[in-house]
Amino acid sequence: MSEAAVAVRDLRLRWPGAGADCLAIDRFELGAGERVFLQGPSGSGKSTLLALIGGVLAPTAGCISVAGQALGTLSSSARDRFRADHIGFIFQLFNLLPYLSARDNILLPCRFSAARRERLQRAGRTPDEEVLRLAAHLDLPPELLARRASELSVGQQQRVAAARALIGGPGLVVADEPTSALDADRQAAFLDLLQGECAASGAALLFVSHDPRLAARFDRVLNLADISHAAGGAS
Ligand SMILES: Nc1ncnc2c1ncn2[C@@H]1O[C@H](COP(=O)(O)OP(=O)(O)OP(=O)(O)O)[C@@H](O)[C@H]1O
Repeated sequence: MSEAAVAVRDLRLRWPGAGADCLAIDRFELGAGERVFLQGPSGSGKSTLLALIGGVLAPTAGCISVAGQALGTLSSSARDRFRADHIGFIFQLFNLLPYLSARDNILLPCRFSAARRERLQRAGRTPDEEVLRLAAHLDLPPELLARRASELSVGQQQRVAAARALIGGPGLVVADEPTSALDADRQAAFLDLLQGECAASGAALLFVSHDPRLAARFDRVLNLADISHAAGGAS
């Protein structure tokens, strides 16, 4: 459990054809269960860093480990499985499947990940029971669970996306500006719910936002420019 949730060493990311690195991070660690607020100017590479940590993007150089697993040593299919097992993503536009119900959206990671199903089993809960538990904790009325994602409000979609990220207890939750569509009160309320669930499951949270008002709610605030000597200087 003391293994860092994320460890980055000597990371470089240069986009093909670019004359300079987009990211150059010598060292970055996110502790197990730690909650970090990541900020930085538009275009500085925050989403790129999340994609690298998720193994969706391969670095030009350097090493990224998640829960002690070096992503670069995995084949691409093993990396996909590892991501499904260990990382919950919440995207800015939520990326829900609009034709599926809220319940089926939340259940999706359990369909792809035996590890998530096993963790639930060890906790003595079925995936369906966990959907109900998460919905209650995230303030989603149970009658909404049968509705298609496309028929939910933005705030409800956001909470469905959070439940989908959290189901089956991944050790790392990564959120890319998931509150930008909400007003300030709702942003704070959503963050309280998300952090409560991460604390309950012991998940680390890496949260990207442009809203400095949310920063005080985190263990640590990081500006990408302070850890990347290329951030924002890609040209
Ligand atoms: N697929 C890609 N190919 C080439 N360049 C890219 C690609 N994706 C992103 N970039 C460039 O990488 C840089 C960082 O982009 P990124 O989306 O990570 O920034 P960001 O900090 O998340 O920005 P924002 O706050 O606006 O979301 C930008 O200059 C962007 O144009």
